[in-house]
Amino acid sequence: MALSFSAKLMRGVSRCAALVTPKTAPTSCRYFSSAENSRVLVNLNDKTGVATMQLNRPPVNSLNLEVLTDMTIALDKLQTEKDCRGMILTSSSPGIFCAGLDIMEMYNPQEDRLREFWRTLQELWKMMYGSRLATIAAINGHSPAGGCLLSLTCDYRIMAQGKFTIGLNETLLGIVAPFWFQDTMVNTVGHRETERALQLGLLYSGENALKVGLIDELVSPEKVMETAEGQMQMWLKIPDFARQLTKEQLRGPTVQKLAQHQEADIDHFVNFITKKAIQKSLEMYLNMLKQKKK
Ligand SMILES: CCCCCCCCCCCCC/C=C/C(=O)SCCNC(=O)CCNC(=O)[C@H](O)C(C)(C)COP(=O)(O)OP(=O)(O)OC[C@H]1O[C@@H](n2cnc3c(N)ncnc32)[C@H](O)[C@@H]1OP(=O)(O)O
Repeated sequence: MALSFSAKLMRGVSRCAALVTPKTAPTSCRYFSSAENSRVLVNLNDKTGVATMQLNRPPVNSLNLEVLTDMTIALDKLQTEKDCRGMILTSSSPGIFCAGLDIMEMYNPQEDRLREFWRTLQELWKMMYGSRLATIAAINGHSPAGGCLLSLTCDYRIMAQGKFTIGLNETLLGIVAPFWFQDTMVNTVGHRETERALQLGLLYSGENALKVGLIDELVSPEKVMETAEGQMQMWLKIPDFARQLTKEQLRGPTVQKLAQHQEADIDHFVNFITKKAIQKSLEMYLNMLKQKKK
């Protein structure tokens, strides 16, 4: 019998919830670690109540079904740790925060896996956007499409200076950012900027992202984590209850909107992605990525 998403999640939690403290770890730091969980590295500092989640899927941290599942399991586990109050999301590969969704999940897909992939992304987005934790994205490199979306689910974004770009560039691939990607962007930069950004598939430089409010701070690459930790202290000065209820009031309706249309959204996604013309666009984009290297 097929397991429901939450049943799979619970099964996953019990499988990878072991807290392992390596010999080198500071005593206040617990590492959530297992072989299955290594695509995301998670630790929780018991003294500060702040967890760090690092995307760890070289070379570009593209989000396939397994990474999305691991992130969902890890976040669920952190949220059930009563002393965990905040989370910093970053990447273990400086220079690349996240290349977005793994295009190979959408190119020549098997329908069952494609559905599961999209449902897992929806679940992760709902959990992140509505998380009881204070969340900060430490964007230490490129952050296109799904990478930008992930950072937008956080409460605050700090990006590294340099040649890196961020944005919802789906139209450049010949695909369309779904309504909940759009809603997240509108809630951050406003309707007019979202119209421009999403239709043109804009990838913003750090400076331009800061101008339009897509990120909150732009700092040198070596200062990204330190700035995130400092900013987190400010967020954690606010009583959790008041901060969480305020976030719920502001973001709850957006999360509810997807929850109410989740099945239809999966159907739209599958119908759209499996169209011949869309498959052709993805193929051309993949070829373009490969050509770029030559
Ligand atoms: C009625 C209306 C209905 C509407 C219904 C709507 C339905 C919904 C439609 C679908 C919505 C889908 C939403 C999609 C979201 C996404 O996230 S799509 C992914 C977008 N991502 C990108 O465009 C980024 C592409 N990558 C890059 O630009 C660069 O790789 C980089 C991140 C800037 C890093 O550059 P560099 O360090 O130079 O590395 P590369 O050499 O380019 O890449 C290394 C290898 O990795 C491969 N790769 C890169 N990105 C991806 C990816 N996202 N997925 C899979 N693979 C990727 C790249 O090809 C290289 O591979 P090799 O050549 O084999 O080494």
